[in-house]
Amino acid sequence: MTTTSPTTAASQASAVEKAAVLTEALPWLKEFHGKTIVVKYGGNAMVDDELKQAFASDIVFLRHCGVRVVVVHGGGPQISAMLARLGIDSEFRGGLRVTTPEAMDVVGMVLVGKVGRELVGLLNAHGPFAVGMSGEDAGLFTAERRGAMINGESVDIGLVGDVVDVRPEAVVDLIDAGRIPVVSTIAPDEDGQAHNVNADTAASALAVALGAEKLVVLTDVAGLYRNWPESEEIVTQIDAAELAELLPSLASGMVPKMEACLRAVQSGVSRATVIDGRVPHSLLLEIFTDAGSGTQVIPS
Ligand SMILES: Nc1ncnc2c1ncn2[C@@H]1O[C@H](COP(=O)(O)OP(=O)(O)O)[C@@H](O)[C@H]1O
Ligand SMILES: CC(=O)N[C@@H](CCC(=O)OP(=O)(O)O)C(=O)O
Repeated sequence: MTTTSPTTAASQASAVEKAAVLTEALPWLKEFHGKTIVVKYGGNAMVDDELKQAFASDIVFLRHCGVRVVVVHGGGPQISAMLARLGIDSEFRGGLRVTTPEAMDVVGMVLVGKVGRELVGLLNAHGPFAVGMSGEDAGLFTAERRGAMINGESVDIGLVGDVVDVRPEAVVDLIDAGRIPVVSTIAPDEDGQAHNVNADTAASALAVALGAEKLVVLTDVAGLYRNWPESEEIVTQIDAAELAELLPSLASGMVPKMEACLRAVQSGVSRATVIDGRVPHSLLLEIFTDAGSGTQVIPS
């Protein structure tokens, strides 16, 4: 059976536009094919089912383009909601959750048992790619208890850890097998005590250990605002030295996030970018178009 459709100037123009988008992707496909990209998906960017599905399809798209992609997820708002349901108090200091042993149980249940599983399910709707793991699996992360910096002083915030050692072999094995590792950021210390690790911090440590080309952080703002919350001005690019200077003046969630980007580029990752996860397919736009978005951190 033969089918026909009228060729109009409008349909031709639209075809040219589509082809331009595809050809624009070519240099980026060449650049990132075979390279590792760590994508941190913040709990605040998991706004609704449609956005989460768009995120999952972007990750699978990257994988089919030959990118060695790893997902590290957060879940701060989801943890807060569960703690509230259970009547457990929770507060943040210096952008980090004060984590009692009771809260730690909930953090583990929500990150590993709920948010991680949901992402694995969304990715696996596209094929048998995603494998969930936490910092406790195959010795991936070792944590050391850390405090929060408040007015220049370190304050104890309970079972909160910094990643001091990464054994990325299990993640590498999965990527080599064509899988997509989905990492929840619970990490044991040397005695096996589980710690709550901020997901930006963990993503950065993993990106460094994997020798990743790029760290992309999806959050719920358009990037780093220069004078938060007074101005609408986004910092589009900043180098490590400038960022180190700016860091002490930053507030709340941006502190661990920008600290993580800084550590990544200071330790060999070429670029760390904070983008708006509320924009559908912002990840694809960031990686495969010239436009770029959000805030890009580069080495000094
Ligand atoms: N300078 C800044 N620029 C942008 N956002 C900022 C800034 N300072 C603080 N923030 C806050 O940081 C939040 C992002 O961090 P966080 O809530 O931890 O997100 P995520 O769940 O994505 O990790 C923003 O929603 C905003 O409220
Ligand atoms: C120590 C600490 O603050 N841990 C975070 C871990 C989750 C996280 O980082 O989630 P987002 O990326 O969504 O912020 C927390 O308990 O909320």
